Amino acid sequence: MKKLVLLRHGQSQWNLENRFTGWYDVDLSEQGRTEAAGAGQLMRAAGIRFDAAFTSVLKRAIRTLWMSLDEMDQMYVPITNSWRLNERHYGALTGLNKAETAKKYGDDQVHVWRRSFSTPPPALSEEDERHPRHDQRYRNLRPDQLPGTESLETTLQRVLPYWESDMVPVVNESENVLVAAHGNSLRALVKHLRGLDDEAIIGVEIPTGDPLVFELDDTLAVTDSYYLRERV
Ligand SMILES: O=C(O)[C@H](O)COP(=O)(O)O
Repeated sequence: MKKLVLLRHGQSQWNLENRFTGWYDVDLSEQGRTEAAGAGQLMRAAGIRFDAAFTSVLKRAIRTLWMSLDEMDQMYVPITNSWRLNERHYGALTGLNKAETAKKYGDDQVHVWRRSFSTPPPALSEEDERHPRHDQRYRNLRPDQLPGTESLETTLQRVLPYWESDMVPVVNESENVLVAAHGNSLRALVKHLRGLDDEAIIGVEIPTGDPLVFELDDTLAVTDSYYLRERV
């Protein structure tokens, strides 16, 4: 029985400050570092040995992966980074305070921007310095791959092809694979793995630093899924 473990990064400094983050490359808070190490301790206690790991190109997920592998004494595990596992891009909301934005536009509008399946937040213009075209880590991407904003739907449209092309072959040849990523890129994977419809995924929240295990058979069908803390 294979294990695919999905780990949302620990609390970031902007989670703590309640700011829309998306592709902004903010680091973990102190609490986030504690959560990342705690996730590693839990996986160590469960005796899971990983063959491969995937993460985004954002340091809150990368550091969470490093810190949890360090706790397991498994820093040798090969890591693949991809922008396709980045958080959903928050467009023109990037950097704004979530509570202040709700006061300005109303709770309902902010809820739509945060949780509707297909409505993206307002887009950034290409001139805006927060647009990914100004960030050299994305220099090899085509212009049409660089989002000015994303909904969960468009996030899914860039996560799933990567799952099929790059992750599935590795999961197939591995016993256990760890994915350290973000609330919404992981929700995209959960939607796919659990076969949830566009409505059902709206209610799914993934806590920070809380390893979510999918047990898969040899055809990669899900046979069980649970938060590891419930079983250790
Ligand atoms: O990008 C962010 O601000 C968070 O990581 C996820 O935000 P959400 O809970 O509004 O989807």
